[in-house]
Amino acid sequence: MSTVIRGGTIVTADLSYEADLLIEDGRIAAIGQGLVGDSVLNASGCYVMPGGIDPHTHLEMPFMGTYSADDFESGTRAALAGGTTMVVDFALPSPGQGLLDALQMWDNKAGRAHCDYSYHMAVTWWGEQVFDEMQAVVDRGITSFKHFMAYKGALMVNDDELFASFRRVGDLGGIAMVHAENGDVVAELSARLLAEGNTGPEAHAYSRPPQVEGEATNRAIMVADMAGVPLYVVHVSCEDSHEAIRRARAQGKRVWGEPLIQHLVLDESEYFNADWDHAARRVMSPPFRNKAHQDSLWAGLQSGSLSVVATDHCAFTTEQKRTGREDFTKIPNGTGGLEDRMPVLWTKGVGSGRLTPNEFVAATSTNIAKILGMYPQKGAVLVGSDADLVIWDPEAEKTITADAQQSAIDYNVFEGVQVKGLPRHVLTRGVVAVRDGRMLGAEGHGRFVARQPRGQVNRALSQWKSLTAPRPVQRGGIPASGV
Ligand SMILES: NC(=O)NCCC(=O)O
Ligand SMILES: [Zn+2]
Repeated sequence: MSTVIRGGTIVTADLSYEADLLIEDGRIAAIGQGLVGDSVLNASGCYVMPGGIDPHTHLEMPFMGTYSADDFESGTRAALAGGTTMVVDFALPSPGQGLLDALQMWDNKAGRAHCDYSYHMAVTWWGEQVFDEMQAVVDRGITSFKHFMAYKGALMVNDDELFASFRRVGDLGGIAMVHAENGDVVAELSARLLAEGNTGPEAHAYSRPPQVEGEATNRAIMVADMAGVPLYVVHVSCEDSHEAIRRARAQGKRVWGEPLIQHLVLDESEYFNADWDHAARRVMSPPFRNKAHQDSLWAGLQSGSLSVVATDHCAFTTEQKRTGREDFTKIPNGTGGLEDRMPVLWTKGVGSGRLTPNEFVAATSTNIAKILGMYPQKGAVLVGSDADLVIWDPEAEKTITADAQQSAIDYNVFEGVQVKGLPRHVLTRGVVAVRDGRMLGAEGHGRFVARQPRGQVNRALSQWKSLTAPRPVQRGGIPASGV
């Protein structure tokens, strides 16, 4: 069965033009005028864009004594409903567990995915087994390794482990990733706040001021530079961290920053809401910031110092959040956003004139496909690319409500937000998963996407590093003493 997408405007990261698309065997077979196929999707008045790629999700993840509530089934269904056709989830070994063991667990969970997926591997401890298994992980097409600089006593790695792991990632031609918050300072501030009687969700924000993120981001950048590895900083929430990334990039360092749609749109006032549930539902790390930090993130997307918009989708029900009723440090950290990332970014970004449609495609799809080594299979509208596509209706509107969402949780942090710009049709490798705005779904259709190590940036960086590597000074003989 072939499909033609007819009458739309193709919008990629660098071009907008009117053309039809022919899809055969899950791939784009032709782009042009007057194409013919077995079935037709009407794209008139719409933009035909690469489906979104969300590079930061935590589906059915064991965390803080529970599991995140959306699994690969509901999570990828939510993704498709919002125009995202691929997720990259974090395989998370518990400290002491092998990487291949964790990978097996993630493979077991991912079989129900509606759309394609890949993994990053988290490095939550360090030892010979981790060092050795990293090669096998890269051989399976998982080329990005995440390090938590926060969550002391649980997932956090120390600087010696960070440096050792970064060097190994660099040698394997991969990308180092960091959750950049100073976990020692967070632990100290949290203990002090609790002792002073600050037990509510607002104390989560007090315990993680922007400086803890700025310090850790600077540290990670310097460690990555010494290790000779490209660095990707997840959930950049504030100017302090953005400034470090901006400066590093201006110095020629290979660093990318990823703001979340939540941080771009929601601010710290959420934590001061009189309703405990309202505030706790928004507890995530890093926390929401003030308007000045939000302006910094938008400016980063506009100027190119920040590259990708993600969600860090890690959804917990109200019941799960209530574990922290007496103690904010026990509130499971995380918020949802998979279904809302594209419509909210379009509305607040393109709809306000902060972003062009092409910049929207770059930030939601193409840039991350390039960074993670899967372009142009993903993130592109080119002959031969996977037909992961969103037919975007810029005039369609809705108000976001939990009642109408795909996610398994009982609330939505964007509740009540009006969006203009929604998917009319969504295709995952040529299969229509959303038609005329209605979810059809395709449970189990999703496939693992293996990625290539040693991308262009890695190769350029290793060439530069070997040219500038420390070498012994060639000297003549040392004169014999006393002669
Ligand atoms: N971000 C968050 O609060 N939860 C998910 C785990 C993480 O990325 O830190
Ligand atoms: Zn994180």
